Amino acid sequence: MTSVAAIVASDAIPKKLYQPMLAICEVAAQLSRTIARGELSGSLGHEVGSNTDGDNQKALDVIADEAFADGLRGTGVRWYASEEREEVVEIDADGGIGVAIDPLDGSSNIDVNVSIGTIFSFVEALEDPDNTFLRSGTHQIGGGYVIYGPQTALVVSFGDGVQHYILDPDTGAFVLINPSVEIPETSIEFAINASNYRHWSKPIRTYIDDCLAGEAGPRGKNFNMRWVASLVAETHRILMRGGIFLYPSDERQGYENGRLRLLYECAPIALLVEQAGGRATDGSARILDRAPDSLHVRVPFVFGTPAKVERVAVYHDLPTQENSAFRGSNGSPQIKS
Ligand SMILES: O=P(O)(O)OC[C@H]1O[C@](O)(COP(=O)(O)O)[C@@H](O)[C@@H]1O
Ligand SMILES: [Mg+2]
Ligand SMILES: [Mg+2]
Repeated sequence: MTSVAAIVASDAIPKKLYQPMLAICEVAAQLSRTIARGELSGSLGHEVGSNTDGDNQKALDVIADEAFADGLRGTGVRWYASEEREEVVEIDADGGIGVAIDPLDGSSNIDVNVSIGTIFSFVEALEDPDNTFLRSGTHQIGGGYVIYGPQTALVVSFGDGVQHYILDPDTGAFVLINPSVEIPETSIEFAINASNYRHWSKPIRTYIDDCLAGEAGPRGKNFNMRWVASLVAETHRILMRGGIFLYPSDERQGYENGRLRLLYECAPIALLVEQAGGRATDGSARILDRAPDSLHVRVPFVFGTPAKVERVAVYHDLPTQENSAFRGSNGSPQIKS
């Protein structure tokens, strides 16, 4: 059985979240083994249906969802809101915690042996299941992710900094390696799915154009681009070495609010990013101030190093016709990023 001694030792975990955190660690450690075995564990990446949002469901999406719902039983959790379930389900009637979860993030990467993850968020349970979750992200009392990559790691915040643990595969323990993660301020990396360029709004195109222009452009320096197609992996890289992530809204049908889900993807990631000294917005406004009006609602998402995220907001504030003037030879905004 998985030991979670390092989590046990951590006094960063509030008492009422201790049992749910142990459960998440135990399920994650088991999933990590399943994922590491790949095809030896069966066909984890084959499609088994679609969830209520119309996304294809892979076998591992369903395995992970059921494992977390089962594992959280008897840990003080009342409500469970999952990407893979249309409605909130009750775990224990006498529980006091709500858990929102993306059980398996980045599922397009299952088949190709690239990092995937689990994203989770904790709130106080209210009597009404939906009202428990349809509140702004500022109501979170904890949140984080597990990344299943070359290492399996847990990155979590309970509102007082960000802690980074690595799963020791020899002992099954999540070992604390950094009690206070801070996003580095300098980075030349941006992450966006550039295949959608033609669908973006003018501010997003201009921001990326200016990055791509490199030394000769208004930013006066060269940038590097990354896109893993796994939010957890992009977040982990940005927390470790800085940079910016953008999944904006675009003109494709169904992408009017971007792709990522506010409740169980953007809100917990925004909590981590802010607690690590970064910023997280919908392009302009703070993500943590937004309340979902339904469980699976999507939102444009921009996060990372503060100066970079602030620069994106400045591009949004400019009248459309001024975007290009903004890019004149000396027209770059006076923001260090
Ligand atoms: O394939 P796209 O459009 O680049 O989208 C990639 C995004 O979709 C996601 O995979 C969505 O997560 P799920 O796998 O949980 O549906 C994010 O992790 C990632 O940032
Ligand atoms: Mg996801
Ligand atoms: Mg998912």
